[in-house]
Amino acid sequence: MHEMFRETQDMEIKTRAPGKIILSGEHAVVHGSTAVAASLDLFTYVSLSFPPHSDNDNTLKLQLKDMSLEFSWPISRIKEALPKSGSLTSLAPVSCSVESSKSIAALVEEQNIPEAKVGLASGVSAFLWLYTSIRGLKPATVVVTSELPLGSGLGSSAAFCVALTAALLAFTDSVSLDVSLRGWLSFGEKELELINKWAFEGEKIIHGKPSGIDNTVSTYGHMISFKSGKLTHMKSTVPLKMLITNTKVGRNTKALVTGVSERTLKHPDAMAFVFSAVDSISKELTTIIQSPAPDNLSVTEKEEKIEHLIDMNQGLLQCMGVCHATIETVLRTTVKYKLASKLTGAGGGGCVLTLLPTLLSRIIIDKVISELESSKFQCFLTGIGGKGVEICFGVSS
Ligand SMILES: Nc1ncnc2c1ncn2[C@@H]1O[C@H](COP(=O)(O)OP(=O)(O)O)[C@@H](O)[C@H]1O
Ligand SMILES: C[C@@](O)(CCOP(=O)(O)O)CC(=O)O
Ligand SMILES: [Mg+2]
Repeated sequence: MHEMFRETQDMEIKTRAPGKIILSGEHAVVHGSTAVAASLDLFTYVSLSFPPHSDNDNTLKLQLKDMSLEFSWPISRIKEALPKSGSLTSLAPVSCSVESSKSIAALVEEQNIPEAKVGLASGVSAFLWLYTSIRGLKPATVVVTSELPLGSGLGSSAAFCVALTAALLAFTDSVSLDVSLRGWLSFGEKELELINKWAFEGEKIIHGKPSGIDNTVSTYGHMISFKSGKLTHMKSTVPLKMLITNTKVGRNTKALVTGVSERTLKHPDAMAFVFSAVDSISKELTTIIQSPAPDNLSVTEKEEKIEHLIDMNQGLLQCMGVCHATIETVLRTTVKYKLASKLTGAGGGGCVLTLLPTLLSRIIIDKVISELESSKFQCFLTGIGGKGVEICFGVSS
């Protein structure tokens, strides 16, 4: 029988959850189309520890290490703003009500987030909702670090919600793992399902109307297709090496998703065709990516088809109004090398994906990267399709 994890003083746990790329179907997935996504080998880490009882420290602290920011709330203040915290009789995920979101907004406002970092307010709000719903009114210190650029289309919001939820649930009866094991450990199926559902509630606070694809791929990892809240695990038979270019133009997913919804309300018929075309593209992509290795299509032929689908998806994202001048610059640069690219995530700046075919020489890859970097963009060659959320016990004792 496994040794159960119970909170004790001086104990710390750490979780990590990956970011993601969307290979096809962003935005359209919010409107019911199929999308394909893969986890990224870049993570958000959350560590959770409790003050020693001798400390009499009755505060909840959130440290955002990369940004050198620390927020803290006396537990008594949280109790005053959110009196129902900790009263859940089950851990079934609950949406943040309008009333609670107003109280949370007041708690966030009191922290005086610097003007330049005001985008963090929604992340801090999601933190307060998830923390108080799952852990109630208990003091703790939560430290967050991330390898993901925030607000760039690589799913930092979902990775944050997934890693946070996993850490918080680790102290409940819903999670039973062998705490004597060391290193990164995976969760069981039921635990993943609960983490994913709670993380979706956090994403709702950050995105407004998320499809759920980002938290799902961050939770389960690997590669998935996703439609109307339902995931299908995929196994790729194509290497799929991707160059990710960050235009470094900041944007906000919530605003972009709202923009697409407004366009859909104004032009429902035209947009229905756009979303349906995206659905067909994603479905064709899932077939090509998973077609058995030695079949009648060579890897090069599959890559050519994938490139056509990337091109078409990018054109449709243009129709949705989520492009940006910097994205166009990346597209113009990579097309000179006959490479196909598309924006990934919400667009409006953020990141662009470029497929690097298997036979493309390292010399060409370096040339493309150096041309993109000379436009002040930042390029990554990161692995995709790795594991989802994981936990590590006994970080300190
Ligand atoms: N490590 C983090 N710490 C705090 N908030 C975070 C963190 N990562 C993401 N967020 C929240 O998510 C927002 C970015 O989410 P979003 O606009 O969806 O872009 P993306 O998910 O593509 O990075 C940030 O402005 C912040 O509110
Ligand atoms: C635009 C969308 O499809 C993906 C958003 O991803 P990101 O937050 O930009 O990483 C929204 C969603 O599916 O919830
Ligand atoms: Mg996001």
